[in-house]
Amino acid sequence: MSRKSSDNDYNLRSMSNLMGERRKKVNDDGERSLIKASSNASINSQAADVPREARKQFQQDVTPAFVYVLAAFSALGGFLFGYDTGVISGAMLLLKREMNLSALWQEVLISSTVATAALSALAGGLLNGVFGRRVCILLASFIFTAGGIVLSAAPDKEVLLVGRLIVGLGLGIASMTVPVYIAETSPPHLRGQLVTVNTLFITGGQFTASIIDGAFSYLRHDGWRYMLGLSMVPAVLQFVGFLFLPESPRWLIQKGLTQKARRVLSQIRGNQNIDEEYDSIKNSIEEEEKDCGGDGPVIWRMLTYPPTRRALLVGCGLQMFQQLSGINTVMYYGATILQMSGVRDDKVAIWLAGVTAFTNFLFTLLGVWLVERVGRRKLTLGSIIGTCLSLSLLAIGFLLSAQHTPPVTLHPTDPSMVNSTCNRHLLCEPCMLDPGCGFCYRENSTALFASSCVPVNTASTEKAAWGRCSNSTQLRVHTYWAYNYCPTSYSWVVLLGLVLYLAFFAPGLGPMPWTINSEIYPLWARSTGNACSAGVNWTFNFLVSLTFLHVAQNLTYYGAFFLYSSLALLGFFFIYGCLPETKSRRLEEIESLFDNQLCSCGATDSDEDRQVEYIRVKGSNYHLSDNDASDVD
Ligand SMILES: O[C@H]1[C@H](O)[C@@H](O)[C@H](O)[C@@H](O)[C@H]1O
Repeated sequence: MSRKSSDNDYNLRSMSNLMGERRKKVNDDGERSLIKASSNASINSQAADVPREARKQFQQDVTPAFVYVLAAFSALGGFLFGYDTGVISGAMLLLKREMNLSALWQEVLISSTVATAALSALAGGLLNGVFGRRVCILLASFIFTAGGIVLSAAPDKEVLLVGRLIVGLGLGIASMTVPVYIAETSPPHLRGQLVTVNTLFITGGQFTASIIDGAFSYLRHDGWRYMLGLSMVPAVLQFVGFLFLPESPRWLIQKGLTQKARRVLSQIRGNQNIDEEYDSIKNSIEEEEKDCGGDGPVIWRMLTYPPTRRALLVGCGLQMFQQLSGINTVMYYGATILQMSGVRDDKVAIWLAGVTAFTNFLFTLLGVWLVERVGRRKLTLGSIIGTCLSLSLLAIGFLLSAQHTPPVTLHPTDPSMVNSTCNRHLLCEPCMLDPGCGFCYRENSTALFASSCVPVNTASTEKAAWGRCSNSTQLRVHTYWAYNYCPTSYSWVVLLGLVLYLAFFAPGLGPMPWTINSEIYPLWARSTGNACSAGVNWTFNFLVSLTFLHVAQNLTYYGAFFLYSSLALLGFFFIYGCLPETKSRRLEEIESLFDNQLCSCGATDSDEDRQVEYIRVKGSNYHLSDNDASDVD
């Protein structure tokens, strides 16, 4: 971006006037102050004199468009994360028919990717440290492309599995590298927002996947090839883009490639003076080398050095609680949950699941807007408490449905019933919780009648093994088959709970674990710290999504959601006690936030409201620290 000379620049004299005035404390007159250092209450009235236009211009000059280009191309990694995890549920509907997949194969195809991602995120830490962020992003997009080719051309389920494993490898590497790369290239005042954009791309990928699933579900033959193969488009785009994009300057400095690092810094900081940032990165690397001392693998040094040990605990804890609050039960089983709540039609449930994904995307956008305004800590706390309450509402919806569950009024006899547990159930609820049974009933405009609990057809859960409900849906008139759910008039409570859940989860608990992890570790520990926390995220994702249906069967649906709600409450206390505010601090400053004992972070964070702003002195960028004017004279 070109350097604008100018009316809008401040000269040294006006700047030192401004700084002299800074000591006078006056009330905030509503105008944003140029310098807000120790608290919101101490505001410099002189700031009001600075023309709004000039400040706007300055903000634009501070951030060259190139930074946004970098963030957007990197966040394609987030898009692929969302797309590849989201697309499989719709693809599975077609695949299971075309390839005759058993329930076990379906589970393996879905969860193998998540499990591989957990392992490759851990390996990604090593790759990041050795080869750099750029090479890792190139590698991940190459792997995504290869995975897309294998999946779309797969002749059988074994090759499909290979494709899903390849995609998992890419997911792990991309999920840990992209937030780090964006954090390291962004200016501090935009870092939170730009890293959060990555999660916006994740949820955007999930939403796009649900649309593509919906659209191609009409193409009964080979529709899944398009669904799975389309991920190649963003992957190739990212690969080509990254051939031209630079390495992170922080990684370059760490590797001693100082000239290159200076060049990249000038490129991403536009017309600003990069000396201060360069020196600060260099000094902190030198200090870190002294401080963290010791030999041995990085993870060992992290665990034996208290500040990084605490940061790692906070980072991994955040990722664990994000997953324990059950987001992926909603993302992967959205359609099933909606059916459980009584939405009868398959297609309606699939499109409603798309609405869920859209809500997640929309409210992540709110997170991007809020992150630099309210800060990470408040945003995460507000989000997790709302998540906890809406999970309880979801549970209450299921509880009401269970309490008003319809009775079984007919007990048909059939030789095949002899060994079945279905004829023992007297109510719909236990019948529905029994994986071998379904509820068959008739309904007129006012009531439900002639209901029975009968075995499910082993080849397709869409019909009963025998009797009135064993015909395909079209042949049944006023006779319905409910597998996995009971007819209820409380679906609306579940739906409301679901929407509220996403509205609270998406702006905070969804993106903040990724954003915060990208900034809490010192440079020497950053790749390893992110690798571990991303590994924890994928591991808990795997555990929660794999166990959801079993947990629901054993604890009932309301029990399962009360469980996730209690885990979210635990997460609230953890975050309240342990998460410091990192907003607006330079990456090099953040380590000191973990100097104190763990779980006193909230209390020690006295200057949480601190905001760092920059003013321009004849084209140079000055960071106005608390020990002020003298450094500029
Ligand atoms: O932050 C993301 C996001 O919230 C996604 O919707 C979810 O599927 C991921 O597991 C999570 O890590």
